[in-house]
Amino acid sequence: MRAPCGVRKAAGAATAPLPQSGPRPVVVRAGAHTVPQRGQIAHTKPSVVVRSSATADTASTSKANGVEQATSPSVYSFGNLNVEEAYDLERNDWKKTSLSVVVVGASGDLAKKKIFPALFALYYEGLLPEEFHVFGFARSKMSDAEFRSMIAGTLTCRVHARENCLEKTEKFLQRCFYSAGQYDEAASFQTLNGRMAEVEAGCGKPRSNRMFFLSIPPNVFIAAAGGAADFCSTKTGWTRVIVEKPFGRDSASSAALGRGLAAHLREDQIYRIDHYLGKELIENLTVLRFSNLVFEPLWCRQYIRNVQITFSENFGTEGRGGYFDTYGILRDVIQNHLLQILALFAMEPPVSLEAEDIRDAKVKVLRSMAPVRLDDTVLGQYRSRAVAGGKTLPGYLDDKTVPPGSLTPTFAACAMYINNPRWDGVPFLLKAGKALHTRRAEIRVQFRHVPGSLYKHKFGPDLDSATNELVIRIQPKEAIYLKINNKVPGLGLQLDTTKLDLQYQSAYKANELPDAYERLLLDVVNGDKRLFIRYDELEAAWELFTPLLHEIETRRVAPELYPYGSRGPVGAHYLAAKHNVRWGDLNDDDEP
Ligand SMILES: NC(=O)C1=CN([C@@H]2O[C@H](COP(=O)(O)OP(=O)(O)OC[C@H]3O[C@@H](n4cnc5c(N)ncnc54)[C@H](OP(=O)(O)O)[C@@H]3O)[C@@H](O)[C@H]2O)C=CC1
Ligand SMILES: O=C1O[C@H](COP(=O)(O)O)[C@@H](O)[C@H](O)[C@H]1O
Repeated sequence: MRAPCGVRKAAGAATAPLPQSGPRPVVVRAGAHTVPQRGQIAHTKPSVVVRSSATADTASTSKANGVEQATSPSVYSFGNLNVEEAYDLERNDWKKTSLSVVVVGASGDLAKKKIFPALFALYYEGLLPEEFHVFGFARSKMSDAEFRSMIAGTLTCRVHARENCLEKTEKFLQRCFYSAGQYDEAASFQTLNGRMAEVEAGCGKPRSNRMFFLSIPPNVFIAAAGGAADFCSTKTGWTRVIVEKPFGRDSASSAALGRGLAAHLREDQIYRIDHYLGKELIENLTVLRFSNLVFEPLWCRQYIRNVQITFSENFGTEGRGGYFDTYGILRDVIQNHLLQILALFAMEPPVSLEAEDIRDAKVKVLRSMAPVRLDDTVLGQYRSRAVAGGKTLPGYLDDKTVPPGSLTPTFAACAMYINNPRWDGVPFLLKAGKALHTRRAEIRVQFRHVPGSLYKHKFGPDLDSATNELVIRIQPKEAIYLKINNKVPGLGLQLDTTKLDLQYQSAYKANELPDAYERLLLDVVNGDKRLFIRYDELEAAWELFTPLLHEIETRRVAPELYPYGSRGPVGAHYLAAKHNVRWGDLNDDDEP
C-alpha cells in the first residue's frame, strides 16, 4: 500500500564516487533507515565505520560468471572525502548537493511515454531536490527550446493534483537541457559533461549527484554506459546508471553485457530496471503476505494447489514489431516481469526488508527451479481477424516491421516448479500474450479443496468451482479479492461463491496510482535497490529460459495461431490440464 501524504519507503544506501587512486578508507553502512517526507529526500542518519581499504577491497567484490561484482553495495569507498562529508553523501544532503538526471535516448518512445512524465510527477509532488535538472542526450539535433517543447507534449497533471499545474510545468521545463551527440563518441559525452558542469555550477551547491537513464536500444548500451561513466561521472557525489531491459537475449549475451557494464561501472552503481517491480500491487505483495497472519501460514504446498501469473494486452506489436521480433514474448515479458513476480511471491521470508536480503531470498527461489521444458510450454502468434464494419484487425505478420514468415511467439504459457520444501509439486503457470481479448495482469492463487468438506454435496460434481481463489490484480483497476463459499441469506441452505473484495479505487479513493517509473526513479535517487535486479538474479533467470529459447530457435518450433482479440491458443488449456490446473482468468465473472 502506498503510504499517505507522499511518505515514501526507507532510503537505502547512497554510494559515493570512487576516485581510483591511493589507499582509501571505506564507509560501511549499517542498516540506516529513514522515511523521507514529502519534499524531503532520504534524510538518513547513517552508522558509519571506517575500515582500511585493503579489507574493503577484498570484501566488496567477487567473481560471478567472470564479471567482477560488488557483493555488498553497502560497502563503498569515499575517496578524498572526510567522514563528515561521507555522512552528507550517505544521507543525500540536498542542502549541499544538486541532482542531475540524464536521459540517454531522450528522443525515444520510453523517454516520452514514461521517463519525463515520471520525473515531472516526482517534481510536482515535491519529491525531488530543490536543485534538480534534467539533461536529454540523443543523436537527434534539438535546441533546449525544442527539447522543452517535446517534453511539454508528454506532461499531464494528475486529476487530483492540478493546482498550479501550468506554473509547475513551466518551472519544470526551465530545468530541462539538451545535448546532442553520438552514443559511442567520447567528445559527445565530454560536451554533455561540460553542459552539466555549467548548469550544476549555477546551483551554488558544492556537490552534485548524477543519475543516467539508458533509454536506448541494446546495441548501444555498453558504448553509452562507458561514455556516461568515463566522461560524465561526477567528482563530488554519486553516479548511478539505470539500465532498461532487455538485459541480453540469453545467458551468454547477458553475461557479455554484464562484463561490458562492469568494465565501466561498479555493480552498486548499476540499477537494472524491471518496471513490473515498481507496480503498486507488486510492492504490496510482501506487505500482504508478511504483515497478515491469515496469509503466510497458507503460503505453501499444503494449501496452495497452483499459482497462475498472467499478463495480457489487447493490442498487438503495432509500431514495435522490429524490436519485438528479435525478442518474442518469452524474453519480453515472461523471463523478466512474470518471473520476477514469481520470485517475490514464492520467496522465503527475507531476513529483513533491506534490498540485499530480499534479493537473496528471490535468487534462492530462482536457483531452486529447473529450466523450463519445451514440453511444458505453449507458443502462439496472433493472426488477423475480420471484425464488424468490414474491418480487419492485423495479424503479427501484417506488421511491416516484422520479417515475413517470422515464427516469433507473441503468446507463451509455461509450467514451472520450485523444488524446495515449501513448493514441491505446486505448478506455477506463467502466461503472457499480445493481441488478446483484454488488458490485464494478475496473480491467481488457487487453493486446495477442503478435506472432508461437510458441504461437498452442495457443490455438485465440479469441486473446482468451489475452491478458494486469491486474486491480486496488478492492472488495470488494481484489486485484491478472495473467492469464498458463502450461505445465500434466507431460510434454506443454499451456497454460492462470492468475493471478499478490496478494490483500490473505492477503498483508497485513488483516482490514479503513481506510475511504476515514478517509484523506481525515486528509489534510484534514494539508493534503494530493493526493486532492481541484482546480477546473480539475472543470471539465474536466464539459466531457466536459455535452454528453452535455444531449442525453440534451433528446432524452428512453429507457434499456434490465434485470432487477434481472442483468448489465445487452445494449446494453453491442454498445458493447464496436463498440470491439473484450470486457468482462472478465463472466467468472465472476474472481468475488471
Ligand atoms: N518503449 C517501451 O515501452 C519500452 C522500452 N524498453 C526498453 O527501453 C529502451 C528504449 O526504448 P524505446 O524508447 O522504445 O526505444 P527507441 O527505439 O524509441 O529508441 C530510443 C532512442 O534511441 C535512438 N536509437 C534508436 N535506434 C537506434 C539505433 N539503432 N542505434 C542508435 N540509436 C538508436 C533514437 O534516438 P536518436 O536517433 O535521437 O539517437 C531513439 O529515439 C530499449 O532498450 C527498450 O527495449 C523497455 C520497456 C518498455
Ligand atoms: O516491458 C514491457 O512492458 C510492456 C507492458 O508494460 P505495462 O506497464 O504497460 O503493462 C509491454 O507492452 C512491452 O512489450 C514490454 O517490453
